[in-house]
Order: sequence, then C-alpha cells, then structure tokens
Amino acid sequence: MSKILTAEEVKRHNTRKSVWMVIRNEVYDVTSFVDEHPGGEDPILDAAGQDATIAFEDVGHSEDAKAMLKKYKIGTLAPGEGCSQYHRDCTECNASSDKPGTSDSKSWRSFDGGTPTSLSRKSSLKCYKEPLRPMPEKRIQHIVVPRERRRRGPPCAPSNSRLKYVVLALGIAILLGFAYKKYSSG
Ligand code: HEM
Repeated sequence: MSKILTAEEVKRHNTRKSVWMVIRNEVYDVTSFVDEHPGGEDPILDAAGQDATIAFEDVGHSEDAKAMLKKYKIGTLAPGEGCSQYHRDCTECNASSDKPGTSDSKSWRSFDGGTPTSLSRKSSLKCYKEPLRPMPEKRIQHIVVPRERRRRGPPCAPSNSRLKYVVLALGIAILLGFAYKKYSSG
C-alpha cells in the first residue's frame, strides 16, 4: 500500500540532497534522477518540495517520461493536503474546507508563501484540469513541406497524358507508313 505523506513532509525535501515533489497527488522522490533529467537539473530543483503537477504537464512530457514516474513514487498525499489549484479533482476541492484563498488554506501556495513563477500562469484556476489535447501535439504546430517534395517524380519527366499522345502519334505514323508502302507497291 502507498504511504500517506503530508505536504509539510514533502516541503522539507526541497534541496539537492533530497528532492521530493508532488505530481497529481502522488509523492515522488526524484533525488537520484536530478542528474539524469534530460531537461537539466534546474527545472527539477525549482520544483523540489512542491506540487509540480502543472510544471510537469506544461513541459509536455512524453508518455515515457510519465511512465518513469512510477519508479520514483514513494507515497500519496494525505487527503485534503494538496487541495490547491493544482489539485487533481475539483470535487475534492469544492467539498473541502481548505480551498485556496481561505484563511485556513492548506494549499501549496500558502505553505510556500508564494507561487513558483513557472506555475503562476494558471494561478487563477481553482483546480488543475487535464489538458484537452496532449501537449506534444501543441508543440508541433507548423510542419512545412518543401514545394519540391510535394511533386510526384522528377520535375523534367514527361507527364502521363503527354506520353499517351506521343505513343498514339507514333502508332498512326507506323500504320500510315505500312498503308503507303502497300499502295505504292501494289
Ligand atoms: C519528476 C519527474 C520527472 C521526470 C521523470 C521527467 C522526465 C523527463 C524526460 C524523460 C524528459 C525528456 C523528454 C520527454 O521524454 O518528455 C524530460 C524533459 C524535460 N523536463 Fe522533465 N521530468 C520530470 C520532472 C520535471 C519537472 C518538475 C519539470 C519542471 C518544469 C521538468 C522539465 C523538463 C524540461 C524543461 C524538459 C526538456 C523538454 C524539451 O526539451 O522539450 N521535468 N523530463
């Protein structure tokens, strides 16, 4: 069974020595991954000890990256603990007393006393919502196919219809040649 962890515990692991973060209510210890992270150590260290759900999703991590998370999971956030705009499920937020902005708020923002810059873009949202489309699609917006590649065949090749006329004309010429030979000899 998954270990239940509090936001306070996660927050303590916010240095290079120990890097914990929350993504969709699951707690990950990614200390050993900091050096291996293909996106460099900075984004991971920036999110250390915090809820990194939106930071993680915003990058448009691949399915492989999402699958890798499993390896680093160490527990699940205690119910209500991560109730902030980064929370997975709005119904939980709405039902809970510790909504963001309230005086007894237990949101990550109030724990940290501020919103990390990478997350501030969505700070007006109450809950984190699944993006409608996978992020990688968003990143590949314009694929321009060079004009030359769109043509079929080399540019100087005779077109099919022109070839037909040439063959027809040759056939007629041969037939006329035979007919002329026959009448002139006979
Ligand atoms: C905590 C677990 C994390 C894992 C397992 C992980 C894994 C990966 C992997 C495998 C890639 C290579 C590209 C891909 O396959 O998507 C990547 C790229 C990247 N990651 Fe992470 N990542 C994690 C957390 C984060 C966080 C919290 C951030 C914060 C913003 C972040 C920012 C980035 C960036 C900026 C790139 C480069 C993207 C690019 O070049 O297009 N990652 N990550």
